[in-house]
Parts: sequence; C-alpha cells; structure tokens
Amino acid sequence: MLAPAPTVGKCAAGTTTTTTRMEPPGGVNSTTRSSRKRPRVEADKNQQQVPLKLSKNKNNNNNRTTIPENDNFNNNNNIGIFDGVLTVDQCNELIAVHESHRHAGYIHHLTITRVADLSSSSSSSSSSSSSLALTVPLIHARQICWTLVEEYFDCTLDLFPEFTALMAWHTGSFLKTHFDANRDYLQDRHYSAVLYLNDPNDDDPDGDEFDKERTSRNRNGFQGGDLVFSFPRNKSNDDEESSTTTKTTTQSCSPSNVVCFTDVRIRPKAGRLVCFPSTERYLHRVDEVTYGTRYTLTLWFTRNQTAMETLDSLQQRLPWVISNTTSLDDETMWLERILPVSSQHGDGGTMEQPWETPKQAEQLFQETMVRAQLQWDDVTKSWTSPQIESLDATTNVNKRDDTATILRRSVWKIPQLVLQIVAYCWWKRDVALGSLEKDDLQTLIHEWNQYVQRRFVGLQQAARRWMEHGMVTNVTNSELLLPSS
Ligand SMILES: O=C(O)CCC(=O)C(=O)O
Ligand SMILES: [Fe+2]
Repeated sequence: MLAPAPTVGKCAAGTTTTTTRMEPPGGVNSTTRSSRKRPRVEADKNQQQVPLKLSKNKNNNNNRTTIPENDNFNNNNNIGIFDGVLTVDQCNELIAVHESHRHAGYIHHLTITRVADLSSSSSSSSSSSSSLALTVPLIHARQICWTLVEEYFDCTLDLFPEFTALMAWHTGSFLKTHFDANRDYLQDRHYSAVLYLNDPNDDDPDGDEFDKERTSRNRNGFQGGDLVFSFPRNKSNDDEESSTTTKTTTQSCSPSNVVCFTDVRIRPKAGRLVCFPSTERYLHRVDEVTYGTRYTLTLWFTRNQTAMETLDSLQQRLPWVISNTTSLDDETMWLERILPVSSQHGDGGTMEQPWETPKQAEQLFQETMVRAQLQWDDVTKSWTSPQIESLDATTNVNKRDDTATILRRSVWKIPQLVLQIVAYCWWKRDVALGSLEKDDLQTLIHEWNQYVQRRFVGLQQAARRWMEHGMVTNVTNSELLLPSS
C-alpha cells in the first residue's frame, strides 16, 4: 500500500503564522536536540519586505495546478513553502553576486556560483577583497534558510549545510524527474531547499492582484521553470485527495494496480523558499525554462556533520581579511586602467596587461563594453560572429550558457572587476554598462567600491568574531551570522 501523497505546508517567514510540523518520513532519531540553537535570522528589517500575499485559492489558467496557499492539510506537511524569506532587493543582490562570478554548472544552460568561487582567488590578488566581500550576502541568506529548514522539519538533530550555490537556470534548462539523494555519493543529502530569487514573467503568478512595483523590479524574469513534485498514489486515495486538494493526476488510473502520480506544482517567486526531504519519496522535476533566466539559491542539508560542505578557501583567507585594513583602491585602479580617460601607463604590478598603448586600452575598453552589452542581451542572438565563436573554443563551456565565463577566460583577459561592475550596473541601475557615459561609469565604480567596502567590513567583523571564539578552524560549524548591510 502506498503512502498517501505528502502534503504541503505554507507559512510566512517572520510572521506569527503557525507552521504545521512534519514527521520526516521514516522518522528521525529521537536524540534530544542539542542545546546549541542558532539565533533566528530574519530578513533585513530596514529593507522593505516583500508583502505576504495570502492566497485566494485560485487556479490560474492553462491547466496548471497550483497549491492553494490557504490549504490546511491535516496530515504531514512535508514540503514547506515560505514567502518573504528575502526582500526583492536582497534577492537582486544575490543575483548580482551570481552574475559577477558565475561558472558553468552541472547541466546545460545552468550556471552556478559557490562560496568557493567567491573566495578561491589567491589572497594577494587585487580582486580578492571584493570577491570575498560578496560571500557576506550569500552566507547570510544561507543562514536564514538554514534556520527555517531546521525549524520547519522540527529536527531533533542539528542540520549542516552540505552544498550551497547560487544558480541561474537559463533558457533551455530543465531537470527531469529525480530525487536529490539519488546517487551513492549523495546519501548524506537529507533535506533540500530552494530559495527563488526572481519571479516568472506572468503578471499574476498566484492569482494575486497585479503588483506594478514588484513587476517593475522583476528584471530578468522567465517563463516555465515550475518545480513539480510527482507523488505516487494508489487508486483508493483518489477520491479523498481530489476533494481536498487541487492536485491533479497526470496519468489515468486504469487498469487497477497501476501506480498513478499526483503532480504538485510550485511556482517560483522572488523570496520564496521551498524545502523538502531529499528522499525518493519526493520525486520532482524542473520544467524547462522557455524564456529568460530563473535564479535560485539551492541548498542541501545533512544530519551528518562530517558531510558538511567546507568553506576552506574562505577560512584560509580570514587572517588576511582581518589584517587587510587598506581600502580597495587597487581594485578601483583595475577598472580605471581600462578607461580611456585614465589609461596612463602603470607598471601593472602583478596584473596582466593585454594592451601596450592608450589606444589599445581604448580599444579593449570598447570591446569589453560590447561584450558586457552582449551579456545582457538575448544570448541566442549574440553568439553569431565568428570572432566570438572562436573565443568559445578557448573554453570548455556551453557557449549559450556562460557568457561570463567566456568573458573571464577570454584572450583579452578582461578583469573580474568588469564583470562585477556589469552585474552591479544591472542590479542598481537597470542599465547596460555599454550605454553609460564615462562619468557615469566613474560614479558607478565609486558606488561599487563603497558597497564592497561595507560588505567587506561586515566580513572583517564576522571573521574577528570567529577568531575570538576559536571557530576559525571550523568555520562551517560556526554560526556564520553576518551583518546584512
Ligand atoms: O530549482 C528547483 O526548483 C529545484 C532544483 C532541483 O531539483 C535540483 O537541483 O535538484
Ligand atoms: Fe532536485
């Protein structure tokens, strides 16, 4: 006899909404929970919260099954959905972090940014402090999710992050039906959590009223990309379930003894966290992203402390973080050097200089800007010129996936900072870098440095705390609670 389909709990972070607790399937060890309890972290109170939109229990059209947000299931709430976990601003910051450091991911049309990608450059490199500073919003977001997942599943054992990455699901990406602990080496994945960072392009994803302000901030929207769970059920469950849920059966249930599947479809939404056990009972897929880019913070948690992901590269560099009291001027210089206005000769220090004269610098700058523009255009249209095709040959990535990686590795040695400025441009100004005047660009660089400086100070403070508490030898075991501004 098959277990009834797991059900879905809906709750709002930071509100008094009661969360229905689940018993994890198969039960968990009832060892008393350790007294260590991370403080609950809430979204930055200074920033406007994404308004909680409680449901109107309305199905949207085109035969989609949505989860009614006011459903009160009485049995296990095995899938948790939290809205407003991060503000739209916080989500946008994470998208910018992703864009500034993305690498080709593990499936086509997927790019990822892990903590290691932000912290692995050599400690003396000029671009290091800005990259390291960007670990702050990522670790902070992880901390919020971590607390929510532990609380939601009412874990009697502590959980530990097993994998953390910002991801961009570009047009054409999808994941076929799977469960997350589906390989021998993934047995330590116990809970999955996905925090969505942007909205689909629909005006009305949840049957809510059209929200102009929110939609206007919803840059880089996408179509498709629903998360869909498929729960097996037997026929005897059919009547009961169809009367209490809006789930639909995607296969007909005859003849008898045929296993049927109930689909539970979850629409991504900026600031929405979905969490579920990583076991085979939670088969799920990601529908193809048919337009645009879908951004997520994807996390797995483990009950096995030894399987915890290491943040080695970050940890190793903390002493340098603490001792680095200098400003980020050297980084500013990186970009200034490729500006026509300030392309005087320097010795270049340890940096590579792919140009010899101011004229070449100017040309490099123009090319960089063209490429930066391409990055934000429709990539499928962008990759036509033979020159860019040949650039692609210098990388091992899918050319449609990973413009940023190509930029970074390209023969022109475009500095990492340019990518960061491109990402910042999108984030704060909603403009393409190529369309900016030189003066605008200077202002932007200044703003960027101030932003990084603020984040870097936050990292220094946290690092000092870790040092003081002797936690540096095992950073991932610390609270990793960083200031959010
Ligand atoms: O992005 C999602 O909604 C789910 C992703 C997923 O299933 C996975 O990465 O295993
Ligand atoms: Fe998955």
